[in-house]
Amino acid sequence: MATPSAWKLDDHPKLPKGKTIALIVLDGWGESAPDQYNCIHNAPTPAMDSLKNGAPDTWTLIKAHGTAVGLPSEDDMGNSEVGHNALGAGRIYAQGAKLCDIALASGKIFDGEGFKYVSESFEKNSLHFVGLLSDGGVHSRLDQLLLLIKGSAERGAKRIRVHILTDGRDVLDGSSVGFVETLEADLAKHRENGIDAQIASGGGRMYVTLDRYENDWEVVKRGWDAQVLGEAPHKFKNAVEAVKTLRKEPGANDQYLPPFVIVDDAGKAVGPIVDGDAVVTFNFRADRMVMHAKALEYEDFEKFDRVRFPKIRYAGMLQYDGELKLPNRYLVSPPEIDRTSGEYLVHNGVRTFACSETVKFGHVTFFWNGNRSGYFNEKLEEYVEIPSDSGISFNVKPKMKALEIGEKARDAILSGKFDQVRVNIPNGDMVGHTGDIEATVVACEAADLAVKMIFDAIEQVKGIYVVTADHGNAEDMVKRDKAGKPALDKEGKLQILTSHTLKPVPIAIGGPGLSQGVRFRKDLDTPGLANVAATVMNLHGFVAPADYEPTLIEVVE
Ligand SMILES: O=C(O)[C@H](O)COP(=O)(O)O
Ligand SMILES: [Mn+2]
Ligand SMILES: [Mn+2]
Repeated sequence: MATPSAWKLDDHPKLPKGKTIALIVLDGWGESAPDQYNCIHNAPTPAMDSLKNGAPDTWTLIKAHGTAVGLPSEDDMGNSEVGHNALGAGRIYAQGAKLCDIALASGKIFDGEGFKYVSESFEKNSLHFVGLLSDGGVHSRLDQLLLLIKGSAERGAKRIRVHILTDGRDVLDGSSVGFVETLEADLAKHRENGIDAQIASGGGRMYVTLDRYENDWEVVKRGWDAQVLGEAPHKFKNAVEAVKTLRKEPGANDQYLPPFVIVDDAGKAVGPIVDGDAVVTFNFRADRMVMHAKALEYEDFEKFDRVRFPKIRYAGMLQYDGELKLPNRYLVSPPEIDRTSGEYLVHNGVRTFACSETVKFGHVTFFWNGNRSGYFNEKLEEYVEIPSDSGISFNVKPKMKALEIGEKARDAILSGKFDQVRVNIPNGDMVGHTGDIEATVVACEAADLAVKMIFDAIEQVKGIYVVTADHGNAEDMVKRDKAGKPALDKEGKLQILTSHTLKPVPIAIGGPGLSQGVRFRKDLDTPGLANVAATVMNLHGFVAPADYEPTLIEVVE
């Protein structure tokens, strides 16, 4: 914990204090070649387009994936959690994916308190794994699950049940079948070794279990019914058959598969979670696990009728909320992100407003503040959440709440009550994930209109804007071969990309309040999202702490 005096930031030698700064994060807005699969290019986005004229001095590109945001490798696309962590913290932290890799490689994960706790159930009860089944690396990874299963089997687990959530969002739609086959083959090997290991239930991630920020508890309930009660509208003898069959329904896709349970010859669910069992949720990322974790852990719980609340030994792959200590037990300690820019600025009197709609609200608050919920100082901060639509896929309403976010930001700017007005505009990302190209174009247009609204307000108060993004998504909606051409599948069909990308993201600065001579430096090797915090601190008139990644700007006479 820093002492009060340690929070004091030095004055910037050249830049003044007191400017209103709009800090806009366009979720899922990368920079890519202009072609028909680049929805940002194909949408009318005059506000964002005009910024490019300022290149290289006031518009440039920064890295938003791989090691620049603390992920294991350069093949890892960026995501909201690591992106907003880097943006807000100004430093690069080894993130959940990497911390789990390290703990699994050394085997330390199996020596920790969390694993010891769940292993007390191995002798007499089942060990359940619940999580997202893919190699997307955003929330979880299949290879990590297989290592957990192996390690548990070697350490005495006799009865293992896996509750899978199919992806199609961080990976190609349709890839679920292959992942289930891989898991099935692995479990079959364990069965040969005398371990009773099976998939017990499943469903698509967006329809079963993995909701976030309390947008729709029904999603979590569907998962509960299948995983804990062993009840679901669809019953199958094995999971490969389940996924293949459910995918044949018109309009079906991996993200939204209905819940199913695996049953034995007598029609009985093979793996409901019961008293005495152990449960490990193998997602390392927090946002989509918190609601499920509450259902598993909280004695008092009113979000839906759990029917049965089994007494289990539960551990998360990570602790998903450090404030709530949720879950209480976990296998790997999450990154300890401290001294974020938000906390510093509040200590230095910067009054802050943050806003997004529900599906991204935690991104611009919780993730931004180093995975910390709530205010640092409620007198100086106001966070506003606009309720998202729920129960729909966002291609149905691609404008989402962009204009409402724009309006709230505008009002906050014009109120004169805030020095920093920070928003996340979700459209490019949330609609990009649906793979619906036409809707994503509409989404990008709406995001740009919100940006324009904020620019106009900044113009009026003679403020400064900083616009950037957390990672790519809408700028490329098709899978590509090594040469960058759209890749076709075995049947010659285009493969629509629902996931994020490895592309860089734009960052632009401007507005009447931007001091003369401020421009982007050209001497930084590969600047990334973590360089933004120091930049924003400078624009507020402060020098960033010495251990922050360097600022992106310089002031030339
Ligand atoms: O959770 C999701 O929606 C995706 O897996 C990642 O998207 P995000 O990182 O932009 O939230
Ligand atoms: Mn994002
Ligand atoms: Mn996303």
